[in-house]
Amino acid sequence: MTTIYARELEIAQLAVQRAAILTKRVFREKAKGTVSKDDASPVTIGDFGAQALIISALRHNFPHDDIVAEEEASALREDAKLRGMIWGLVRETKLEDVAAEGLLGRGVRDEADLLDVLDRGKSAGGRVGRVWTIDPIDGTKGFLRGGQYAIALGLLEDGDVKVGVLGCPNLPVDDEAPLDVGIGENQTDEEGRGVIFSAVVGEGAWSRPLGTGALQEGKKIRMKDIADMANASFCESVEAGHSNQSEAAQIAQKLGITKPSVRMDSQAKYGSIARGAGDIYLRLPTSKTYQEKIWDHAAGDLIVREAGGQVTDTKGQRLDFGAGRTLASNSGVIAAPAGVHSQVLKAVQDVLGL
Ligand SMILES: Nc1ncnc2c1ncn2[C@@H]1O[C@H](COP(=O)(O)O)[C@@H](OP(=O)(O)O)[C@H]1O
Ligand SMILES: [Mg+2]
Ligand SMILES: [Mg+2]
Ligand SMILES: [Mg+2]
Repeated sequence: MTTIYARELEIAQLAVQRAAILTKRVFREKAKGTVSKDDASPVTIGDFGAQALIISALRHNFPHDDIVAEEEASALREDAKLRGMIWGLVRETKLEDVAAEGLLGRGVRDEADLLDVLDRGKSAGGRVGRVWTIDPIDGTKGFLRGGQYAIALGLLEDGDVKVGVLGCPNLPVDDEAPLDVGIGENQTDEEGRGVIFSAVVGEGAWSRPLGTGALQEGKKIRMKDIADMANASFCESVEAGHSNQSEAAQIAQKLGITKPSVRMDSQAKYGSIARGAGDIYLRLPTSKTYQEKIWDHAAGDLIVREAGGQVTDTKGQRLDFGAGRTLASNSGVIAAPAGVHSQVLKAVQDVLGL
């Protein structure tokens, strides 16, 4: 059992579980209320609703902690209809277990509070103190197309990830299931799907079914050792704009990997390799200027490392979560079992000319 971060781990998992009730409802009801952000990426009522629910749980339990969250309220201040839809969903979403719901506090009070709660995620992050990172829906494009998505929550202390939680509603519960890329846009059959991955620094990583009430029992997960690269499987983004897929194919060939890549949205990739469903996750920069966001990696980084993996950027440096809201000092991500990471890194650097 966990020791010093037990309460953080419990609250984080319950908050993620409650947020997933909301995102699954939004997916089922097909009224996703998509709006575009400045960078042309989509955000849905699911993203806003999940973020509000998670922040309200953190505000209640850890009122002094900072929060770095992906979304903010400005689009809702100008759009009363969208705001009303989100408020309705947030108000109605509760865990089925009264005691578990009680642990998350009284929730969001009204529409004005909804905006305040969403904007509590604007911390600059950094190297000092406790900072939660929230990606309410990681892989929004995957969410929209019925691919994989993750609700991601991490706790940083002085710039290091101490607790990581990933709720993956569309992944198989079964840790032995093969890599799975989702359910499809018109599917509603969620039978056998929904998993929460979690990790605490120094204590390991777990998976458990993503439920709708109290937390279910967890199991320790470990990465698979790669005996033969020919049989290794690697995952990458579905979106070619998020990771360079042609360079990844060259790297795979150099390593002697024979299987084609598995393209999967979101941090479900980190969870999938952490439980041994896949082996390697490559994220290769597509531009010199894009900086990876800390909420896209904090939970996944810890879960993979606690399951026996190593996570670095393409330069071989650990991901630096203390640099602010972005991984400003890193470039790309290479996640692999510790025993082969240096071999994978070398192949990456050969192909990228580093
Ligand atoms: N040019 C880019 N390079 C790398 N990542 C990018 C990117 N543009 C957007 N992203 C990030 O890629 C995330 C999805 O990752 P993946 O491709 O692994 O599914 C997005 O998270 P959101 O969906 O939360 O916005 C977004 O933050
Ligand atoms: Mg986004
Ligand atoms: Mg994201
Ligand atoms: Mg997101």
